[in-house]
Amino acid sequence: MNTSNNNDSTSSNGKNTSLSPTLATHSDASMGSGGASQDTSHLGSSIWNPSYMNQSSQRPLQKQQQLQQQQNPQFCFVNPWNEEKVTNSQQNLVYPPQYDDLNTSESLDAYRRRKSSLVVPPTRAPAPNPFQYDSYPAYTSSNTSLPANNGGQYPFAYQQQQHAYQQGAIPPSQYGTRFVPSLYDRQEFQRRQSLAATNYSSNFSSVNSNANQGTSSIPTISPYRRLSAYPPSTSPPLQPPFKQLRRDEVQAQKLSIPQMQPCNSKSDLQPVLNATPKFRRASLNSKTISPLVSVTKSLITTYSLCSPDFTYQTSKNPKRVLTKPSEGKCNNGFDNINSDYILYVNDVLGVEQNRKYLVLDILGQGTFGQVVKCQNLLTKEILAVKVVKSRTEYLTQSITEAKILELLNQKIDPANKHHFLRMHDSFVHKNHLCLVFELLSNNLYELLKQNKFHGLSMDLIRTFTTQILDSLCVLKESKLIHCDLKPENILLCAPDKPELKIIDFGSSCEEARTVYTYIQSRFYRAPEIILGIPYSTSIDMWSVGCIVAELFLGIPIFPGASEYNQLTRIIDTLGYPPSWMIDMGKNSGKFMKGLTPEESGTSAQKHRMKTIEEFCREYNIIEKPSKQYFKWKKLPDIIRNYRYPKSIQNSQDLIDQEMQNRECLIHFLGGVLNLNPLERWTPQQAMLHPFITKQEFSGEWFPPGSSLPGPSGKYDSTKVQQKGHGRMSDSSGNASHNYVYNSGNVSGGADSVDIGTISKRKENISSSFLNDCVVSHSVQEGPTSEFNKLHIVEE
Ligand SMILES: Nc1ncnc2c1ncn2[C@@H]1O[C@H](COP(=O)(O)OP(=O)(O)OP(=O)(O)O)[C@@H](O)[C@H]1O
Repeated sequence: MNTSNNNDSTSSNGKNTSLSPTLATHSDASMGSGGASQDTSHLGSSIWNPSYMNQSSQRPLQKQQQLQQQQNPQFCFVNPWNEEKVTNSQQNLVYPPQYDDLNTSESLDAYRRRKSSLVVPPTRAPAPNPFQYDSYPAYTSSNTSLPANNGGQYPFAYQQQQHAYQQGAIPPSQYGTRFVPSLYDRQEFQRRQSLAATNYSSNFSSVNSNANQGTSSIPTISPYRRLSAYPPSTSPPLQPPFKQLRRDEVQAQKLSIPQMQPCNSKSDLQPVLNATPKFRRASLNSKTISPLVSVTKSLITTYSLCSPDFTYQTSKNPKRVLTKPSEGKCNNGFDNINSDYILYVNDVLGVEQNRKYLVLDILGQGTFGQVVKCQNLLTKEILAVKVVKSRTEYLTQSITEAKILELLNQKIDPANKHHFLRMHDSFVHKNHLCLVFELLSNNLYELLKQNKFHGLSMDLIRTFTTQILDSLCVLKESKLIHCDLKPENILLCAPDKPELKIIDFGSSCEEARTVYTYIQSRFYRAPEIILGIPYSTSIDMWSVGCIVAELFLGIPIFPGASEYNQLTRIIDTLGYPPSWMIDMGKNSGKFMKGLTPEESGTSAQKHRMKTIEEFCREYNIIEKPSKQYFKWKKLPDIIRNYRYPKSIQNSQDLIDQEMQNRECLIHFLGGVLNLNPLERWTPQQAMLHPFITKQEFSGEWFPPGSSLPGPSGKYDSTKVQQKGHGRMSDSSGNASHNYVYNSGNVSGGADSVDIGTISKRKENISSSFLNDCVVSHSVQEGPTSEFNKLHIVEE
């Protein structure tokens, strides 16, 4: 490359220390004038022009050198790089002979000497002149092949022309400047041009050596190898005039060295950009390309030109595997050990013409299978395809998901107004049910993660909650229970819009067919499910309460490590469920025990949670002590004391506004996170709460048609303790109280949360929820022997 030449010129030119190196290291820019003091001790030894400078350049030094050459035909010069004296008999011709300006009185040898000016040092091959061949006739099918007996000689037509010239039939002026005969296809030639360039000069070495032996005939060129960008079998018959060099051959031949110019003024230091730079590489489209392009985006072409045996087919590329583990263990090797289809980028799912989907990337992985981003090969639409595991239990459950989505999309919400995922298609691929959905963006968990688990603004929480409640209103009216609401199953429609959709109806059921007993992801699991009592659509409202609290806090409000731990956290934060729930619950005895009259005393409470020691001893398990993520235990305290967003920390008005909003949120969450499912607000009721409607919140609010008191009364016990600097009006708006909260640098609230643990919850949920789903779904679909085998109790 030119760079190495530059290095050569600077490092080995010990004598000419005043020579400045060339400025350009890339062939796209010809070199600027290097600063130099001219050493005139011998001809041509001082300063060298870069070989790729335009030969017709009017640089005075070059002119002077040419003049000196003509005056002194027996010139010799010292190569400034190796300090060897080289006579003209040893030098290589640099460019193909240009006989157009041959003087009639001048011998060919003298002409050649004159043309091989001192501007190029000996033994160094020059760059080819890509523009020398511009006027070749167009390639025609009649001139594509060389004579079979050509033996590496020039084509016959050229030999004829050469012979005629040697016989004197053609005057030198008409001999033509074109070295490559018209027989050659211009495109093919240019494609090979730069690679052939060094060889070109190599061929001219023999030209020169012939000349030096006293012959003035145009030498023959040595046989050349066929170059091809095509597989050998499909390679066109046209053969290039030059042999392609192997790397060792290239290295053996010294390339031309950029040369120096005296630097007389500052302006000489400016690089001279050559609009049509030499040293370009060949490409397949009859153009030349820069070295950078040739080794980056045109690498395949470059390889093809370098090696005739090189073939490249996209289809043979190693494909990026998207599924883990990726070893084929089931389903004839198509599935891994978990019965997940092993997906690769560029796989095609489906076989029917308009139902072929090109796999682009993985979007998510869940209990039921993988969700991949795909492109419909016919419509070019980008979609999400859920590839369900090939096991029967997942298949049957996913058929239910498809049916519910179909019902929602076509009957319940045909206008697509209520934030339900749209399903476009479904088909089976290699024993896997594939559900084709509209492509959505991030889920809410990812959004919180992007926000460093700091929670969202009140307005955004309100916007999201309104949409979720709207969906739940429709579901409740349709008597459908989602059964797996969580941030992971609520997706943004687009990354830049606060519009969302609810996905994953794989656990959904009709309210009248609540046969599953073990449902919902643990953090969002309603107390009635944990205790094991009949449930209804209100379990989704519990999940909504957990999600809204999480959107505010950034982390789950009840991040239970086990079901025992989940219930402990709920009770610690919200109090005990009513006695009837505990009495009725099939699982109550697992986690709770009745109080003796002495223990209960005067209190109405009849039960208590088993201590962790009691629980572990009884079930012979190890239960880790509950990790506390919040400094405060009660819901109102957690919300009130959560740190302020930075944007409001310096404004008391904004802090007051924030605290009012928080009180409203606490009241809202109290109604939605009511432990008693019979009192828990319905989505229709919750939609009317001031937190959603943005009406002024007075501190008391009853859902219309409900005589039940609002939840706020339960939490009035909060004793105000001055700790931070915040002040706000209380929820009744009468008195002014100081509330406990943390300023930015005070520890507590979610600041003290071990984010690492929480952020891993997705994986934890997935693995444990696997058991949940398998167990619960077996009941609905009619127990299969496989399901019964998989009946695993989670905790
Ligand atoms: N339409 C979609 N567009 C973009 N991403 C999606 C889409 N559907 C699902 N995903 C991504 O794939 C993940 C898993 O999807 P889904 O919840 O439907 O699978 P699952 O197997 O039912 O999971 P789970 O374990 O929750 O039951 C989602 O959390 C989401 O990130």
